[in-house]
Amino acid sequence: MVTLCSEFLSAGSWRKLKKTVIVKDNGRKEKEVITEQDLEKLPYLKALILEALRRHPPGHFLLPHVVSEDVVLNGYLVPKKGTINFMVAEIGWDSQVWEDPMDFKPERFLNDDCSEVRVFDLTGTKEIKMIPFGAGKRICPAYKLALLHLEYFVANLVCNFDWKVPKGGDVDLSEKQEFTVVMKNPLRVHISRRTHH
Ligand code: HEM
Repeated sequence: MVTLCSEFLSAGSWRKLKKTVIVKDNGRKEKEVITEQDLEKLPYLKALILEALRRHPPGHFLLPHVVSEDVVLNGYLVPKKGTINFMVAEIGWDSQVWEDPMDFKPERFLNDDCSEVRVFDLTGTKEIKMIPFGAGKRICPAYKLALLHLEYFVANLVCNFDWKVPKGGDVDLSEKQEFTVVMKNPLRVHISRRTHH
């Protein structure tokens, strides 16, 4: 399964995608770009972004919310005007909801032959399994824009560059809290331009 899925990200499939070519006035090919239509053909990419938002949400908390009236939740009284912080990361790591929650497995968002992303309610309208963008009326208003940009960003970085971990190096996904959550040990890799023919 993993091999099959990783095929979707292999250099070959990226090359096939690079169809849109920007041609300069003098007729010379300037650069090739990945279009929004191309992203539709990359279910593994979408699954990878969702898994990254589940396992490493940029915000471990939503903006603080305030209770408008007294409410009893699981036997606990939350008084009117009480501040509530939603633990975004913990929600996405719940072992009652996710199998092997601490493992990074984009396949969990794909159907069995990895050809499509399973229908997933990221907005928490029907059920809440992860809330990287919040839920309800204060949900991040830019969540669709953010998802699209994450896909573009990763697609272009992988499509245009070859990424290699240097000998003796390692990719450490430990986190640290800054304005958002960032890598504790920044990524150290050799990148080189992919050659497309
Ligand atoms: C990966 C990228 C992003 C993530 C994970 C994210 C996540 C969030 C979260 C968790 C909230 C709080 C929701 C709540 O308290 O219920 C929020 C609110 C908000 N976000 Fe985002 N966001 C992202 C990108 C963006 C971008 C690109 C913009 C603007 C272009 C944006 C604009 C806003 C605004 C204006 C709010 C406040 C909404 C309100 O309070 O009604 N976000 N975002």
